[in-house]
Amino acid sequence: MIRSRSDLKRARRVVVKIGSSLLADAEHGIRQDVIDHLVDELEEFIAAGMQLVVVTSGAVALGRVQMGWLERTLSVHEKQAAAAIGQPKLMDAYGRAFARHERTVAQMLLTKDDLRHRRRYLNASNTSETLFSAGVVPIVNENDTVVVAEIKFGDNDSLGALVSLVVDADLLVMLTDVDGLYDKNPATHPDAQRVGVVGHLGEEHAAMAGDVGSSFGTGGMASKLSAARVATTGGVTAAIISGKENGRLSRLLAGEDEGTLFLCGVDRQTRRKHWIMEILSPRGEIHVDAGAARAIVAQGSSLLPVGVKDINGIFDKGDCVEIVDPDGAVIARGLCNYAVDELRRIMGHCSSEIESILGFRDFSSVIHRDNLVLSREELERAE
Ligand SMILES: Nc1ncnc2c1ncn2[C@@H]1O[C@H](COP(=O)(O)OP(=O)(O)O)[C@@H](O)[C@H]1O
Ligand SMILES: N[C@@H](CCC(=O)OP(=O)(O)O)C(=O)O
Repeated sequence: MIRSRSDLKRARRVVVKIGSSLLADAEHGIRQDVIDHLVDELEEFIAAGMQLVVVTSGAVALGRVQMGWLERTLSVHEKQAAAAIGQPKLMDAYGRAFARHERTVAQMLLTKDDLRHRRRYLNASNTSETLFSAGVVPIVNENDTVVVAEIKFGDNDSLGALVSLVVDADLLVMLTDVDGLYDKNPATHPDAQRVGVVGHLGEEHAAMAGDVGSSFGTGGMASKLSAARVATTGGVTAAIISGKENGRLSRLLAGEDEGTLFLCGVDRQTRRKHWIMEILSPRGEIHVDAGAARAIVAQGSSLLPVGVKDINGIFDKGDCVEIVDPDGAVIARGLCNYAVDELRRIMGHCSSEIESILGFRDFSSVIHRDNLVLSREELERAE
């Protein structure tokens, strides 16, 4: 785990998010020169054994430039069309830049909804693992053409943060057109001071963030801070550095005073629980009796089939479900070891009967305690 700048030398798996403001301009469209230089720097780390994921913006911007849709605000459908036009140009640019190093790239287009489903999340995770072992660089963007407002990532900063959790990264680096978080927006305040390291990301930092600085950026500093919060509470250290000059990433990874570093303070187990609580959408409810509710809340026990009274929803093995006590309160969430039909057959029975009822017994518990997280209310009550 990265707890200080000097630990950055040990980062082995890194997600690098590259903002539109760096990659596209209204005059040239794609900035192949910028991508080439960035890729040259990234390739040095990959060749030294680092596993890298690139999360890239720029599809909408490139589509707008291509179509001459520059002056006006685009409708959602026009933005989706612009992304469909720009995305192949973006991939082509990365493909060409990495090909100079004989490196293959792969495109991964994701939506937040994909990552809320355990199965799709595992597929994304397995795909990236396979790409890593083949020495291929995953190039990720939001699947803009299929998402609508409710399921759309606010911006690619949060996509970068979620991807860093999916691939179990050590570090998320957001490359932008400013060299870190400043105490005020440097675009409008020339006296603004850079913040070097943030130990605990709080309200005081959110208050520093102003609007977007470039015509193609979308989230400004606020979206980078909220991405840093998602990453750090999920156990991934985050950094904001400038991508405008070469060598900044190397300085950051060498532990030098570069950009702004947001330190994380949680271990892997906490990280898994954060994922269950904050990211996954529950697919159903398991109603439990008073004894099971007490064992879960007071003793941190696993949920056994004998304590299950009722079930709602349609869920599969491995899906996230809510646990509801006899008063109707959601006391916890967890990953269920059995599909809804199987659970219906074993509920109310002892674990020793599972095999005779189902013909197999994968687990003695319905939800193992390692995959079970108490709700915020229960955690607060326990404090
Ligand atoms: N407190 C701040 N510190 C640094 N930059 C800030 C701050 N507040 C607002 N900004 C603006 O945020 C911009 C970066 O966000 P954005 O344009 O969305 O970049 P990207 O396209 O790389 O995601 C900077 O150019 C800067 O003008
Ligand atoms: N998926 C969009 C990302 C838009 C976005 O978040 O842009 P940015 O604020 O520059 O990271 C695109 O490729 O244009």
